[in-house]
Amino acid sequence: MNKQQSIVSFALYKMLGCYFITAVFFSGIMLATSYQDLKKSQNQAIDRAASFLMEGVQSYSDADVNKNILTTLFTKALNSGILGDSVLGFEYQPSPNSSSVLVRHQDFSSADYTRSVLILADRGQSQLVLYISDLALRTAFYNRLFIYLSVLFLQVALLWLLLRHLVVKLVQSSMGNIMFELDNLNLSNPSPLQGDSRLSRFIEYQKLLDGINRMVSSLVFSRRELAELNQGLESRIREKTTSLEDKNDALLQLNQKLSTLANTDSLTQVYNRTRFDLLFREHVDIAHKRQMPLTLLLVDLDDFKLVNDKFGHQVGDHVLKHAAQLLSKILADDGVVARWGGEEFAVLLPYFDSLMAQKVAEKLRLAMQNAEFEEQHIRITMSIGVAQLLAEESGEQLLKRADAALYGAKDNGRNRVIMAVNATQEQLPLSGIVDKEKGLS
Ligand SMILES: Nc1nc2c(ncn2[C@@H]2O[C@H](COP(=O)(O)OP(=O)(O)OP(=O)(O)O)[C@@H](O)[C@H]2O)c(=O)[nH]1
Repeated sequence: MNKQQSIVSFALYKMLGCYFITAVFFSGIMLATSYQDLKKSQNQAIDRAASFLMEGVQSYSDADVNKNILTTLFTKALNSGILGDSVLGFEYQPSPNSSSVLVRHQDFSSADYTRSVLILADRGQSQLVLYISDLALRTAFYNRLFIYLSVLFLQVALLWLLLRHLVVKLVQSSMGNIMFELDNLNLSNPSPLQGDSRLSRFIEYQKLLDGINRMVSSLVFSRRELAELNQGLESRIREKTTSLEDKNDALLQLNQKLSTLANTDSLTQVYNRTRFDLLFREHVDIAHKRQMPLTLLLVDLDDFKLVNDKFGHQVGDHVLKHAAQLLSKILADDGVVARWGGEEFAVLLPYFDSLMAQKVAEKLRLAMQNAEFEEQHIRITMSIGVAQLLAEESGEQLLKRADAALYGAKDNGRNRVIMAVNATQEQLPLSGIVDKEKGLS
């Protein structure tokens, strides 16, 4: 990932870099010009010194020129400052054959001077040699170079400080206003960003502001569109949900109805045979697993044919229905009543042993005996066979024994309760700890 950098510092460094390069370039030109000027003034000084010395020498005849005269002349030139800083000394040769006379400003060796300037005098073949040192020239040039560079670095430093201050202030004030307005922008009801009025004359600033305002407007427009879309979607989802809930309720009710229809006998409104078979199997399994008592009652209305024959089949239906409801009412939650078929009912009593079941059967029988049905005050009795589930006995065997008991009740004159006998003497009825409260009073 790229390192984060301040755009202000970046721009400043670029600006100062450009300034530095430009300044170095121009300083170089100025320094070169300055060197030329120094060189020129040195040459002029050399010319002046040469003229002065030449004139001084020419005021003497060649024969008179000697070391003393030349030394005096040189000292005079030195004192008058005409030699400048560059002339170390001179050598004069009156004629080609005569020996030259060397006069020094001070002792110097050949290494001390950088060049010698030969000047042929007007008079005969005499010549003047000036020994020149460029040290003063170079020193003057280096001094200038030092001053130039110092000024340049000082300029760059001051410029950096000044620009940094100004640019940071400018950026802060321009961005600060926009940032503040953006922070406090109310997207529900936005007003255009104003920015800093003092900066509005700058094209870039104004363009940036216009751009942000356009973006804000577009954002607000999109938000509104999205909100409308959302609202539409929400109401559609609500409608769909309500419709689905209604459908679900209707389905549940239908399901309930279907379940009731599938499990209930339509005439008597007690469980039908299909449902009873299922419950019977489940209760037999549970009783075996938990070693708990379970007793089955098979109930048959006595001489029901006579009811039909005497009062008609429709009245017979009503009697059947009320008889079934009477059984359900008395048993309440203690047992399960189902229509076994025709005018016969099955009653399952979980947790009831044969004695307790016998009492229940008696209660049912008495209740039926004392009941009156329909406006004709029809009275009817019923016979009941009672059998308690034995250990290792199947449901089918239990049914058979209960059925046999019922036949016994019929054979013995009807309107009675007969207890089933065990299939073998070894078989014992299932009996566990029975909640005596379960028994009906
Ligand atoms: N009304 C009406 N009668 C029914 C219905 N189912 C069975 N029956 C009648 O019940 C009677 C059963 O007759 P039977 O099997 O002879 O038995 P019963 O007359 O009750 O005599 P026992 O059982 O021997 O006491 C018949 O007349 C059937 O028509 C029903 O759903 N409605």
